[in-house]
Amino acid sequence: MNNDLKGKVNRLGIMGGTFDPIHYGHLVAAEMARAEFKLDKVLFIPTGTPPHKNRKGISDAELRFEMVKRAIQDNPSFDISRLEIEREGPSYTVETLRVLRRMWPEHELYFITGSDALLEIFSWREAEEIFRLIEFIGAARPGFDASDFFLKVQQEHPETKGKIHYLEVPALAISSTDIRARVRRGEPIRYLLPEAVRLYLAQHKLYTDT
Ligand SMILES: Nc1ncnc2c1ncn2[C@@H]1O[C@H](COP(=O)(O)OP(=O)(O)OP(=O)(O)O)[C@@H](O)[C@H]1O
Ligand SMILES: O=C(O)c1ccc[n+]([C@@H]2O[C@H](COP(=O)([O-])O)[C@@H](O)[C@H]2O)c1
Repeated sequence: MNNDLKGKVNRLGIMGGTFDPIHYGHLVAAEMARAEFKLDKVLFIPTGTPPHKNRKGISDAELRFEMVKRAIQDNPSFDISRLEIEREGPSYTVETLRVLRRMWPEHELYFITGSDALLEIFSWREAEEIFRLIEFIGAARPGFDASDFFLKVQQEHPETKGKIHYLEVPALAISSTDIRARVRRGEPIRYLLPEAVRLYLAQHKLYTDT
């Protein structure tokens, strides 16, 4: 990651995720957010230890990082950060955002999530503080209807006023869970994720027994 984005970048998207593995659902959400919100860059931040995922056997952070690196390599507007994988303990977003805010106090920051993650946002550590640090772009994800959430959120959580933006994206019912299950069952995953990622996870024999 280039820490010195000053001058070149004013509007920055943050795409946090476990990315085990990264797939086209993530990439389409990031690219549509970039275009719709005129972001100069989208920074992918793979989690070190995901705060809310209890699943055993999450792949090694370095392997997940390498998959993201390969997935974004041909997009000059996408970048990747080691911030969370180098930090000890659960990767709380509020801590990451404090670091990013210190680095870029004047930038307009947007955290990009799918609607499933957005629906859980008030269970995140220091959610109120998060809304002081960043705005959210919530990308529609099949199976997670957030229309009620968008209707009520500003009344129930006034600190979010004007800070959660809805983003319609081409619906892709792709999940990392489904990709892992397909690999385990020996079913195809081609076209669900970039070919470079598919080759990398096959080479490292990921998900064959998880
Ligand atoms: N198909 C999708 N469409 C829109 N957003 C998505 C999609 N898949 C994931 N996201 C969003 O990307 C972010 C990172 O997701 P994550 O890495 O947990 O992927 P996942 O497919 O949900 O993984 P898993 O199935 O292991 O829970 C989250 O904000 C999530 O909501
Ligand atoms: O900070 C928290 O409490 C928190 C709780 C759940 C999820 N998050 C963040 O939300 C992003 C998507 O999470 P996930 O579990 O869907 O990969 C990722 O950047 C996580 O670190 C953050």
